[in-house]
Amino acid sequence: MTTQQLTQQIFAKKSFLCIGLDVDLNKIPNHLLATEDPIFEFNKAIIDATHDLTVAYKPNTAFYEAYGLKGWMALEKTINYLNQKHPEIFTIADAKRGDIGNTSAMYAKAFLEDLAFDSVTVAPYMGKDSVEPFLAVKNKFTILLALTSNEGAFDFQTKDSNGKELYKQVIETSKTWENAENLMYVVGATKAEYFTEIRKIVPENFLLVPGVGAQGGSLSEVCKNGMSENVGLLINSSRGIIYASSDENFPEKAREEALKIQQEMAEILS
Ligand SMILES: O=c1ccn([C@@H]2O[C@H](COP(=O)(O)O)[C@@H](O)[C@H]2O)c(=O)[nH]1
Repeated sequence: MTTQQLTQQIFAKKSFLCIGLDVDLNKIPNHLLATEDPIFEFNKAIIDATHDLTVAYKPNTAFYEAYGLKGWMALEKTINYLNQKHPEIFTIADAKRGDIGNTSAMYAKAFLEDLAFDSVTVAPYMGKDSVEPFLAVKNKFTILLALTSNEGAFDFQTKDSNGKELYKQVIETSKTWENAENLMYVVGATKAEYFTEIRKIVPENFLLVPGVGAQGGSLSEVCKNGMSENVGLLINSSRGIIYASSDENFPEKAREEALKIQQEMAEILS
């Protein structure tokens, strides 16, 4: 998928919502636990109920890895379902990988080629040779952690390093890497006041923005400071949507929550 296709989808759906598929077996409705593949059945129901309101889905791989082989198979079934039924929807493997070059190349193969996600999240701190193997995969995107939504972001990311905050250095340096046009960045919605500065460095790149909903970030504040000419934002909500109900009506309730955010986005885009 290209960023132009993503932008077209955003304007067609009047949405720049990304729904996080973070499946916790302790939180999903009980009746699903009796099915052969509860994780996939849950995801399928959420996808069927929300696909017209969202432009992206983001399974966080931790929630699949935690269930061993069954979890990994459910992840594979979920991405295959999305790619077959909704190929226009942007998919993100939120895996936060990154290692020495030959290992990163294996991660890139696993998530971008074998599982065929459109993108994968990558930690930047091992530097250029740890990220370029992801960037080398054609027509795919590497979403680099820039300024994360958690409190611990202030431990290192905002610290001054040679006269500049570390997250700014990360973004600036990453622009010099090979195939940097395939970069997007994670910036937390809980850090809305930082978006203006970030846009000075990357005026056009897409930013994946987790932290609205359960973490309390503000959609309108992020949009005010972070929206680019082509929107350039993918706003993620996971728990706030997928766990809106723990009853059999969970798909309808998830849709209601997604619709609330989509309507706010439509208003902002108008
Ligand atoms: O800075 C970051 C980077 C990633 N995440 C992930 O996004 C979702 C957020 O879930 P909510 O339930 O909407 O809070 C989750 O998968 C995180 O691991 C993040 O929150 N912040």
